[in-house]
Parts: sequence; structure tokens; C-alpha cells
Amino acid sequence: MAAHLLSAPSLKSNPAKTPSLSWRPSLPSSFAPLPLPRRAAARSVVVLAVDAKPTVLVAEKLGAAGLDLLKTFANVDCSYDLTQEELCTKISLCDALIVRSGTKVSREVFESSGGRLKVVGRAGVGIDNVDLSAATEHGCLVVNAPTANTVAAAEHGIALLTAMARNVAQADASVKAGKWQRNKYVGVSLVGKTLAIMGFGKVGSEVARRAKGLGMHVVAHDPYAPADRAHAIGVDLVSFEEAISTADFISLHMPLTPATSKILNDESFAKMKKGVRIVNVARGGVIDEDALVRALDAGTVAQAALDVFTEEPPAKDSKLILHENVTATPHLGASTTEAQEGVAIEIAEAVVGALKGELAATAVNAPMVPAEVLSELAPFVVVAEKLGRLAVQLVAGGSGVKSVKVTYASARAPDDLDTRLLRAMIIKGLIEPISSAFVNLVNADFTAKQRGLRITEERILLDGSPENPLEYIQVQIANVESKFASAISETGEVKVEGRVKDGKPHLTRVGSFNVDVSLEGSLILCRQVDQPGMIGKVGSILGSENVNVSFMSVGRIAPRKHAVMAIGVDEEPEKETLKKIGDIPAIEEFVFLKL
Ligand SMILES: NC(=O)c1ccc[n+]([C@@H]2O[C@H](COP(=O)([O-])OP(=O)(O)OC[C@H]3O[C@@H](n4cnc5c(N)ncnc54)[C@H](O)[C@@H]3O)[C@@H](O)[C@H]2O)c1
Ligand SMILES: O=C(O)[C@H](O)COP(=O)(O)O
Repeated sequence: MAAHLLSAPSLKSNPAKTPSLSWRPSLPSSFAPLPLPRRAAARSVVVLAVDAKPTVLVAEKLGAAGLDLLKTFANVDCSYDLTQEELCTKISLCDALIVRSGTKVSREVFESSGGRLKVVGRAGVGIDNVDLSAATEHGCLVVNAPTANTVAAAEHGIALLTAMARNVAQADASVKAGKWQRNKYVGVSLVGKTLAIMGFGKVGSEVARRAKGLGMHVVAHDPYAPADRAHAIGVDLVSFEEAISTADFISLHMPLTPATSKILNDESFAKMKKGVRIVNVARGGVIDEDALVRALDAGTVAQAALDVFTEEPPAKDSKLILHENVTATPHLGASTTEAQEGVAIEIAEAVVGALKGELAATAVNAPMVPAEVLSELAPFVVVAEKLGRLAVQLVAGGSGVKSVKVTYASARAPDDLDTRLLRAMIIKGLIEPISSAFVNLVNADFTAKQRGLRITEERILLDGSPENPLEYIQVQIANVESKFASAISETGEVKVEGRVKDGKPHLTRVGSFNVDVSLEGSLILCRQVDQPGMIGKVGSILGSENVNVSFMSVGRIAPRKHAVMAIGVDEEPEKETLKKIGDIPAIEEFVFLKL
């Protein structure tokens, strides 16, 4: 599935002219990384220059097909069982890291990467072993492989359920120990019993389907699952209390989050039917393991079958593991040949796609951005970043940029226009010229917040055809002074507006002056008294200094009154040249801005 979603746009074909998807600060476009918006299933990412072969560190065993795929694109370093220290040392030489659940990708790992690590690929579902906040803060994309092991995990859940009910593991050990204890290992039947599925997502619903086939009555608790999806397979969604208090069997399938941590604890065990049986193929941390031992000792819980543990591997003398009513497996839920091949391909595709700058369908810390949305927004992405860059350069030193209003004018209904990518690019444009920060779609909002930059977005709904996603974008910075007074609008903000014309980004308004200048190269803005010959005077100064003018436009309030002249230049003029322009008597103020 990921393959289709990753076969994205042609954006990387000309990095100098298109929005760079790379997160690598040294791309020729000069504005590094970034990525994208939403709608169905794709998200963003990015990479490395075409010239360098990236290095991917595979820190846990990965299926051969996935490794082969990685090797077609990258140098692959398979180093297993690294200590945290070794991982931190190696990571500064890697562009991507692939792990399963056995590697902790801690903040320290991101800090040790020196900014080189662009993608972490989790070859599986659970990302609780990856410090997502640290990844986001470091602009590192995290992708996972959420679908390929679903059936394997569900099958393992059913295997544990049936094995537990019939004491398969204990009886097997007993027979191997030379015993024949038929009375001791009398089991319980599943048919007609109530199974509560806690977490009705991909794995939970597959377990439910299979349990229905075994003749069980299945209920589920999941605050976020749609009831009709449950009804479609004959499952009722019930409250947490109802689920745990009516079940003969409880099977856990929620992610480990602060909300689900130790969700089964002394209090919840006390509410369960005496003799309940529990299966956990989700994460060990969703059960308070000490409380489970107490519940097993008290007989409240008759049996537990566990694939996952708070600490993996668990201590050898763990009371839980050694409990005679516990069946344990070493986190084998995803471990089928088929699932591991599938996961390896799924993650390799996601990581390679990300490194190439394509969309990632399974990004966990960046908004989803389908390819078609990206391609239609691409020219506006350039406008957005350049407006941000212009606006911040117009602010007078010492003003402090705190509050930015972005207005999108469009004939599209608000829910049909995803502006996250544009917002990210405006933030990038606002922050990068005045700091050493490296901003991309992953860390844009975080970086803005960290700097106390408040971005508000507004929509102007236009009449007309919604074919064009946007008519124009306005960026306004409030409560600041400008080094070019004419950039201050009637309402007192630094204001710039841009739109796409013939596929090219154009600046169309500065303050209250309409202009029309292509946003390429650099820009000189002059306020002058409108009079004949001004264009010629400025043009000849620039020409005599060998500065090529790419575009010129004059916006005026009325003939012979004030006007703003916008001049696009290919080269950066010398200070002396700019001074000569400023010395033209009719020029009241001017500013040079780098795009
Ligand atoms: N043992 C293994 O090898 C193995 C294999 C695959 C998945 N897993 C684990 O299984 C779990 C489920 O995986 P999935 O692919 O089905 O994920 P999923 O995201 O498709 O489903 C998780 C479901 O849990 C629900 N949920 C979230 N908070 C909840 C709460 N407080 N109470 C009840 N439900 C809640 C979500 O709404 C979602 O529907 C994850 O923890 C995953 O890491 C383990
Ligand atoms: O979250 C998952 O995908 C499973 O727990 C599998 O983990 P693993 O990749 O370590 O087997």
C-alpha cells in the first residue's frame, strides 16, 4: 500500500525551482527541508541530496526483501544488539535508523545525531520505544509499518487465548518432564463465553473476527472506534467498566500511552469476574504487573497469557513469568515469516521514500499529505515560504516578532484546503532568516511555539471556481516596527501578500501598495514620489553595477503621489549601489530583501 502513496510528485526534479522536500540544510535551493499536508493517507518527508548515498543503520533484524530494497538506494549498516552508547556513537554517521521494539530511540540518540538523522523507521506498529517529542524537536521524521503484522499479532492473540484455556504450555512442559497429569490440566471452553477486546483497532478487530468464529460473544471497548465498524462484525462497543466486569476473557489491543499505562490495575482487577482470563499481545505497560500477580494469587484472575512485558526481556526471577497460571511468549506477536517480510518491505519503502523526499504514508509525527494535494499546493508552498522570509526581513531590528496572522483567500471550502504545509513553510520563512534553526514540516509548529511565535490562520471565502486551491496568501506581523514604513498596512501590521501567476510565485502587495513582482532572486523595495523617469534612474544605477533586473513593478495610490517600486534582481547589489539608489532625491525609503 505504501508504495502507491510514496510514488509522489515531481517536486524533487529541480530542487532549485520547486519547494525543497529535503531536510538537508545544504541543498542547492538554500532553503532546506520540508513536507506536506493531508486528506487521506499520505504524509511527508525527505532527504538527501542526489549526490550523496545515504546511510541507513538497521539496528534489529529485518527481513531480506526489505534489506535488498534498502541496498538499492543506500549504504546499509546492519548492527544488532547495540548498547545505547554504541547507538549514540554510530548515529551521527547515519541518515536513517530502522528498529523494531527492542531498541530505545531516546532523546539522547537524536541529540547525538548532530542533525544528520532524518528518518527513524519502526519496523512494526508500536512507537512507544521512540521518543517522538525529541524526534519532532529535531525535525526527524518517524515512520512505522502499521499494517503488515496485524494478522500475525491477531493470530498470536488467538493462539494464546486457546492455549491458555486448554493449558497447552503447562501440559506440554509436564509431559516433557515425564508426567501424565490429565486431571490437572482440565481446561475451559471458549464457546459461548464473553470476550472483551480492549482496543478495537487493526489487531483488536481481527481478534474479534476470529473469536466470533470460535463461537464467543465478543464485546469491545475503544473510546475512539466507530460503532458501525464494530457492528459490522457483530461486536458491541461498551464502556470500560462494562467490558471488564462482564468478560470471561479479556484481550488487550490498545497502544501504550499515558492514558493506557497500567490501565489494568488493582482497582480494575477488583471489578472483574472471579476467574477471568487475560491475554496481552499489546504492550506490557498497559498492565500493572505487580497487581496482576496479586490478582493471580488471589484467584481473581485465573490465568494470563502474555506476549509483552513492561521490561523486555523480563527479569529471570519475575514472579509473573514464573507464576504457574501464566503462559508467556517472548514478544512473538509479529514474528511470522510472512509478517516479517511484509514489515521489512513496508518500512524499507517508507524510509527510502522519505530519504528521497517523497511522501510517506505512515509518518507518525508529521501531518498526512496526499501526493495530489502536495502537487497542487506546490507553487503556493514557494509563495508561503517567501512571504514569511520577506515579512520577517521587513521588521525593524529589536521589534521582536510574536504574533503573525496568515490569511488564505480561496474559493475552496475550508475543509477542502489543508493549510498545514503552507503554515509550516511560512514558519520556516519567518524563522530561518533570523536564526540558526532548521525548520521543516515535522518541527515547524514546535519551533514556532518554542520561540513564542503565535501563528493565527484566517480564511477568506471567495466566490468563483474552487479549481484553484488558493487565490492569494497574506502574511501580517502585528506589533512591530518596519524598516520600510510603507510595508505597514492601514491597520498597522507589516503586511505582504502573494499569489501564483503562471505557475510562478509573485509578490502582489506590500503594506497598502499593490505591486506585482516575481519572487525570484532578491528584491529591492523603494518608496518614491511618483514621477516620470524613476524606473530609468534606478535601472541605470543597477545596470552600471552589473546587477541584472529580472522584474520591476510600481504600485501607486494615485498618479504623482507616493508609489512603491518593487525591483527583482538576480544579484545582490553592493552596499554602495544601494546607497546610490537611496540618494535619488525622489526616493523616500528603500529596503533590500533576500528571498
Ligand atoms: N505483540 C506484538 O508483537 C504486537 C504486534 C502488533 C501490534 N502490537 C501492539 O498491539 C497494539 C495494537 O496494535 P494495532 O495495530 O491494532 O493498533 P491500532 O492503532 O490499529 O489500534 C489501537 C486501538 O486502540 C484504541 N485505543 C486507544 N486508546 C484506548 C483506550 N484508552 N482504551 C481502549 N482503546 C484505546 C485506538 O482507538 C485504536 O483503535 C499496539 O500496542 C501494538 O504495538 C503488538
Ligand atoms: O508493535 C509491534 O509492531 C509489535 O509489537 C512487534 O514488535 P517487533 O517488531 O519488535 O516484533
